Amino acid sequence: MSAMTTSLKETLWVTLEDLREEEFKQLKWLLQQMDIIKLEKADRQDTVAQMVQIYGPHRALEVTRKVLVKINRNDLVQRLPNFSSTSKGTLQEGEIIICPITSYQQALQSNLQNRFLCVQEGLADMEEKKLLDDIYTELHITDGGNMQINRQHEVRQIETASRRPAGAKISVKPSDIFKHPSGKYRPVRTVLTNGIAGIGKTFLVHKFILDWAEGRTNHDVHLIFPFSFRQLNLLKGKRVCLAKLIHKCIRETKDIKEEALNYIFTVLQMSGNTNYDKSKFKLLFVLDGLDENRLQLDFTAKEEKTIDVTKSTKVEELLMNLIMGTLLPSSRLWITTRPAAANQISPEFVDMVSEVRGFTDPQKEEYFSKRFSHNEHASNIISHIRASRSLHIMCYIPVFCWITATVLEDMLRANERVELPKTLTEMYTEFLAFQMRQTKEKYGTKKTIWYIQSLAKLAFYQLEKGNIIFYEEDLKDSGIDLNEASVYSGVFTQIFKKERWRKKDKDKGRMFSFVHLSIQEFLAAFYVEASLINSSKNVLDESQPHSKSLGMLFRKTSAAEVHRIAIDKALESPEGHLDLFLRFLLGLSLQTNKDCLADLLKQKRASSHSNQETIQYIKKKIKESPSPERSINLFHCLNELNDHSLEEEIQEYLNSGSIPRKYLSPHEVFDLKKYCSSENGFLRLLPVFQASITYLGCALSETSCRALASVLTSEQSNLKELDLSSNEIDDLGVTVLSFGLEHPHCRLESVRSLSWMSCEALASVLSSQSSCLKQLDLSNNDLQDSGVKLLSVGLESPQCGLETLSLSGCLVTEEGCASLASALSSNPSHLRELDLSYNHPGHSGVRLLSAGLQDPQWRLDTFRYGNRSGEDVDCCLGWNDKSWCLEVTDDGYYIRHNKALTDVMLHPLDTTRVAVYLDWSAGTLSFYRVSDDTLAHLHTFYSTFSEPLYPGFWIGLNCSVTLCQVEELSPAAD
Ligand SMILES: Nc1ncnc2c1ncn2[C@@H]1O[C@H](COP(=O)(O)OP(=O)(O)OP(=O)(O)O)[C@@H](O)[C@H]1O
Repeated sequence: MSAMTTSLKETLWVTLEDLREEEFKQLKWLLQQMDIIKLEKADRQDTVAQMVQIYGPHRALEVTRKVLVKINRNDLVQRLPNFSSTSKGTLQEGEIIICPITSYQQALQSNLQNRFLCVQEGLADMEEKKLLDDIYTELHITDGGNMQINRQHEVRQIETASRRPAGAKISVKPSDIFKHPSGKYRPVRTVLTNGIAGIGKTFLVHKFILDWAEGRTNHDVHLIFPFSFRQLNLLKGKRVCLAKLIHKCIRETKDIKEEALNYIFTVLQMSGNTNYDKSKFKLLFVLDGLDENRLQLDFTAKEEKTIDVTKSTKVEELLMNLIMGTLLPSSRLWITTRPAAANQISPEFVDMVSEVRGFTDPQKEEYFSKRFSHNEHASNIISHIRASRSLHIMCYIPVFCWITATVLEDMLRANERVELPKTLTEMYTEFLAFQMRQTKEKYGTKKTIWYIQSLAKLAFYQLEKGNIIFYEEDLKDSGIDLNEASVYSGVFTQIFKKERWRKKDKDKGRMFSFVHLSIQEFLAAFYVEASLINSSKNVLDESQPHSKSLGMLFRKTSAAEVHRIAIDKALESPEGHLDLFLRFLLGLSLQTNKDCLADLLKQKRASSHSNQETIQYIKKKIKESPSPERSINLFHCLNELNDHSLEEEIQEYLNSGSIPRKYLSPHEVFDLKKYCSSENGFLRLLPVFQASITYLGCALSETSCRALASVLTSEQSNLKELDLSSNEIDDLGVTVLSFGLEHPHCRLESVRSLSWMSCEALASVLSSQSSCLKQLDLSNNDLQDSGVKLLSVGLESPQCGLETLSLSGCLVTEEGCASLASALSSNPSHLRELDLSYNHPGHSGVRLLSAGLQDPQWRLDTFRYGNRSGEDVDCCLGWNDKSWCLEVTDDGYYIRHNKALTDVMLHPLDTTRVAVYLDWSAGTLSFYRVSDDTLAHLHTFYSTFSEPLYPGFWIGLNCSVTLCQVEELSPAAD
């Protein structure tokens, strides 16, 4: 502490010593009104210390002067030194000038606006920068998402995610990321946003900040501090105070002096307030990319150490205290992460979890429409993507949309009639070829080839080690000249990016990564293929140490052998980390793809023989029945190899069913239940279905769905009706089945209950050109409004010819009705009958749709709503003010009364046992979770009951309920 500060403190102390007790109390009271200082128990020394800590010496003096005037002790004011007269207006040591928080807010907003206004996609040139608002497409974000470790391959996760029902979770608007999904007020401090690589988390954060900086949303927030773990990693082990850390990582805060930040933090820290909404200064800390964290954050250390926010502290400790809420408990925290890393933070420090789920189908199309000013290009690309299932699925990932857009735009520009890539490998190959063309223009062919080969080497060896972020030494190992790294990142921005960091930290270790894991996997596969073709080397074998005989050493490696090793390795990986790599490797063995990369691969005559060996090997592996995920990937591999023989074989196998076709008349309605009880039986009998299938009460595996889809797609198929109500079909099954439904050979006219998971897939079926679907019955599924919204996308498609839609008992409210009404007004000529009975359309919903009956443009002539007696009554449990309901689902407990839904925020255990206690006269109804004979309180309703209360059960599809004998249970310790 400076001598000046010390002497000023003494002066203040001596001055306060002259106050009478009553006066001193008044002074403390006045100080507390000015700022949130806890002074109740403070003596005169403490008071001075606190004032100097918060205000700095000079302002503390000014504040004392003001307060003394207020308590009529002008005599003491005279004794105080007058700095402004001595300093002649210049700032003295230790002096700070604290401006109103709004002026800091404005400065930060302006700087952050400059930073996030533009995004640099594609080539590094400045002119390529686009406005974030111009390219940003809304993402599908939901509440919830699980906090458990997910080691599945990221791309496989998105394939699953894309098929997950959107209706199961509540959509979250980006600006509402801190609002509780129930719509009710709950203080929220920390939000964790999950999402796989490239799904748009960072983009979302940038958009959120830009919207705030431009004053569009979240006006209450005073200051936002956007950190990324990439930057924080470089300060590993360093000691700094929080304000310094902010200045180091976020240069846009330069206009807020360290002292001012310290003042803000101290005021907050000393206030003891933990509620953001009541905070004097509303701060938001963003920590983007937890998955990239290399700092040691150990939350298990139990002892709590309070840290002084103005003192130098280890970066790790600052972060941990911020996350745990011991530092600045009233500020907000937004952490983003890929799912695999989410578990680094214990759920106890997280108030809400949300999940970025990429683009929905309409959002995908919006992305491409925004991206291409040329309308025709946009619609060409959209219809191309719709036609290819795997491209369509992958486009849920924004980064993949971007790759697709880059490739297809280039191809369409070059030749409008060109054949567009259909498989993943074709798309990525074109992407690499596009990169090469761009680079060759600047650096010539030789250098470009060298760059790509080095990057591919790096990609392969790092993938083998499971690394997605690399350091300088990793680059050196792959022969990449560090001085040229900027060239790589400049030229290969799209493939390879140098992480953003301040110039003055240039000497510190830089980090690199590929813009998306799939690009690393593609380049890794390319490296294996290039090593084989150009140097007859099997790099996959290098990692397996075994002694080779001399003969083996000189034997030429065959492609089939390389493929076999890759297939085995991929099958051995329990989490499927090499699945996509394998798909690319096999795809790259096709001559068409090799031709596309002619500059990089020596040209040899195609050997169809070697691929035949690989195909046989894959089929053999499929027959050995690996896990469903592995089998599906092997199917994808066959697709990459352009081999469809297995599908044909399956068809033949099915055609040899035990009941010959001739025994069934083509119009027979086939109730499978009568003929077979097992799934195997179902599979054997499938080919004989000629007119209609009714199959009740059984879980259909993905294999059955695949087989069923093959029947639907067969040219001879005459199947007109499919009734799968009461069948449990997993999301993969639904996808496979919808593929069949979209096929041009499919003649199905009526489908019943494809399960609630399929809205998105069904919408795609309804909008497919070949669909003959006239009747769709989805009654008694938990579609909810979000499902209906998805379905409405199909209904409004000009291709849709649906005549009857039954959505009875699907939990549809006004919102769902509005989507239906809007879809039907844009395409009113097909639907004749709509059943919305046993829903909650409300008066506005009923009015909207009934209006269609009168409208001459609409074909609708029958509209059912209300319950059987025709009344529109909210009769479901919890949907009215006469019932109080606990909903037990796989992902949690929810309370519903009078429609309002509240998340209990208690994670479900394996047990689904609950206890219900009613005290009718006291007006309480309590629910408890029961596990190991202990009770955990879930919720208590308080009401005045005027009528008897009866238990009621709402039982989901394929669920059951058992009433247990009441035992003596003890409440859980917590
Ligand atoms: N909402 C969006 N609108 C338009 N493009 C987007 C959007 N979100 C993402 N993208 C595209 O996808 C790319 C990757 O997105 P982003 O970096 O936000 O992903 P991420 O989830 O943070 O991935 P990672 O976990 O790998 O860091 C962006 O550079 C951009 O091209």
